[in-house]
Amino acid sequence: MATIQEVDDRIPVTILTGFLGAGKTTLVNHVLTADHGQKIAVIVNEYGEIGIDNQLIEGADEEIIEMNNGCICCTVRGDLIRILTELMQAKLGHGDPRKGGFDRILIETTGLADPAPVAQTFFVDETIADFYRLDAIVTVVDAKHAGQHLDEGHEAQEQVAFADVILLNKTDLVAETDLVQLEQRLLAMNPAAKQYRTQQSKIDITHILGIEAFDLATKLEIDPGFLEEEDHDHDDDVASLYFRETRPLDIDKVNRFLSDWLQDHGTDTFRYKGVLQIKDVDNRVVFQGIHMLFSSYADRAWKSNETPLSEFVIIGRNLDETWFREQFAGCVAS
Ligand SMILES: Nc1nc2c(ncn2[C@@H]2O[C@H](COP(=O)(O)OP(=O)(O)OP(=O)(O)O)[C@@H](O)[C@H]2O)c(=O)[nH]1
Repeated sequence: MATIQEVDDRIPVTILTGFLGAGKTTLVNHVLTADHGQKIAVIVNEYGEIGIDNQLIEGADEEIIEMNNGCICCTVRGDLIRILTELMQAKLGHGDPRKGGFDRILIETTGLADPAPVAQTFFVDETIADFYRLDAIVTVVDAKHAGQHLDEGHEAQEQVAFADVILLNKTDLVAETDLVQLEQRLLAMNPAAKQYRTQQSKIDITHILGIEAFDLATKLEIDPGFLEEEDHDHDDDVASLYFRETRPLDIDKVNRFLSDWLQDHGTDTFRYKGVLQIKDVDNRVVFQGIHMLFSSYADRAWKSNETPLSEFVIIGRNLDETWFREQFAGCVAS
């Protein structure tokens, strides 16, 4: 007798992970601007007290929800459940109707997040599990810096181990032989994940959304304790600093003091980024860096409802806060 398979009409969720600066926000922007006709609610969790990513996401109509007061995989899991519940209620017509028009959810985790506890949320919380289906964990890997990140920290390793899809990004920065070696290393760490090479996180979105790739049994093989609540550690040495300045800055001074710092501390300085107000520049200036590589560009004009100012976040080990505050204050344009 033929069996009739039930249609799973739960809302699909994609968890987007990858180490600091790998290209997650670039991928979110690619997904939100691609022509696919789907309505995607994006939940963005950033490490550090202030989020810069929400300012860098170009989504027009989509619902973008920020979670900045901690790491999604530990302290703010309660927040994630609350946000998912609110979205569910909106979708069911019991909440804010402006928030209910989505077909799927994309969660961008911090670069330091372990994806396992985030994925766990979709299995251990009954209400969430009844309404949402974890579609896939997509991990973006920075081809230029992955070697160091995988050698040094368990977060980067977990992100690869738990991936259903790996985007080997920034292939423009690495020689072919190094790429092949890295692909072999990733394959050995996670033979089940599909790997794609990308630049600027550009991928046909049918390879990452709606792929029904997350398989609980496989994840339990990797981590038998996957469904159990457990504490996990982060690298306690990693910290973040946040700077804010309302007076216009001199971009040359910013470049100079950061270059000075990076000469000796590039390896330990994982990520820095900000939106800056630069003297004599009408547009806001986006500043982005990963270890020794950084660049800035004039972005869109400030909106009429925005007060021009500079916000800058830096994440790394052994950051000298006093020195940074002095240097940053010294960048005010004369
Ligand atoms: N050369 C090169 N740069 C890239 C590529 N993809 C992204 N970038 C740049 O890398 C930087 C970091 O990209 P993001 O998308 O912000 O990375 P992220 O993973 O969201 O970073 P965090 O949220 O801070 O962890 C940006 O300056 C991007 O423009 C690529 O394929 N090649």
